[in-house]
Amino acid sequence: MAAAAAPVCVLVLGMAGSGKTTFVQRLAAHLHGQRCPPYVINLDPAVHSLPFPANIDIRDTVKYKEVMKQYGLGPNGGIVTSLNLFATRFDQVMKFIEKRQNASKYVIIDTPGQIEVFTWSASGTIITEALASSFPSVVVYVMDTSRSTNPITFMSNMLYACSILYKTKLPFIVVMNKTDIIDHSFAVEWMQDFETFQDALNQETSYVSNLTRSMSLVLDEFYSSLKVVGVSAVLGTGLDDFFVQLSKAVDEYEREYRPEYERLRKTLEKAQNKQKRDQLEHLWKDMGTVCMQGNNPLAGSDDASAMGPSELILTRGTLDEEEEERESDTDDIDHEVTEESHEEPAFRNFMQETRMKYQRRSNQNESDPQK
Ligand SMILES: Nc1nc2c(ncn2[C@@H]2O[C@H](COP(=O)(O)OP(=O)(O)OP(=O)(O)O)[C@@H](O)[C@H]2O)c(=O)[nH]1
Repeated sequence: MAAAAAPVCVLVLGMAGSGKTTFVQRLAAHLHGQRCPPYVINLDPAVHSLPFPANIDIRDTVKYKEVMKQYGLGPNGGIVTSLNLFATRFDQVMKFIEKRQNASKYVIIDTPGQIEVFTWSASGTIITEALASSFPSVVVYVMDTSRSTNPITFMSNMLYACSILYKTKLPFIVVMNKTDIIDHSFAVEWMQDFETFQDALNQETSYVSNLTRSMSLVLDEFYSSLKVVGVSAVLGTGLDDFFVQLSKAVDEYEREYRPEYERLRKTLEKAQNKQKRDQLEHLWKDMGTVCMQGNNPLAGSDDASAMGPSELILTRGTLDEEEEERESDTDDIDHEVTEESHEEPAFRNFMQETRMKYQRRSNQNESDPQK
């Protein structure tokens, strides 16, 4: 059977009120309509009600209001701490996603309204890196187009997008949402044509416009490789274009990001193995004198001649995941059969030993009838 392709993780970020949740809802509905149900995860502990069914909801694990009370925190501190607590269990979320990879082609993740809670927190980094090191992952930055018609506001929004790109180091799509209110073509023009943006800026007289002018030069390179899509999450327009951009972003992940993550994973594995080997070497040195004196408990066995104790322990300690799963996965084992199969030889041995004991005793009695 061919291995299932890993699901694509879509991390939806954006300023509060930009329409992230509505976009996730629309995306999920679209995929359900295509008979390709996504796996949806809500990471916003403070959301009042979700307009879509979530497969994993942070609110089921962490009670945000309780966290606030218990730790004496305000709303933002409560969200950060809830997300931190959830991040400590994220390995379990990863296992759920892995189990669902045959059933879902996409994993969609909605993040807290306060964008900095995710993008500038340790838990956000842990979650993003955990996902990106195992699955093709793409960051989707949702922005409110209708509130970006001012060139300075637009520039601030783009600077934020740029900072997230550099922070997450993942393929990036800007979703210009709410195009039912205003078409996003003005923003695309500003990004493609420096002069047009300068003209718009000339209308501004504040000192900030000078800074913005310089900044726009810096952002030119960021714009040149940026994937931008105009969407109305409320109407559901622009989604086909979004999926075209998503597929390009996944290609980009495979081409540029996966090799980097593989390299990082290998470096980490190598460092961990070295640390393990060093510890075992240390242990081996401690045990060395005992074994030199001929007290090696493994002496004489075939296995012992093939490898020393450190290798034996190493082999045990570096079981690959599949083997480990096989060893630890006891759900499928028929316990009755297993216990019987253990009991049967044990009982046979016991009978044999008893018989031999009687035999020895009767032999002794025969040879020495006085006893
Ligand atoms: N006109 C219009 N309104 C939208 C669109 N998308 C979202 N909205 C509205 O924008 C408001 C905010 O939408 P949400 O989806 O809650 O935004 P959010 O980014 O998840 O907000 P937080 O929960 O604060 O993070 C709601 O009133 C939505 O109905 C859109 O495409 N067009």
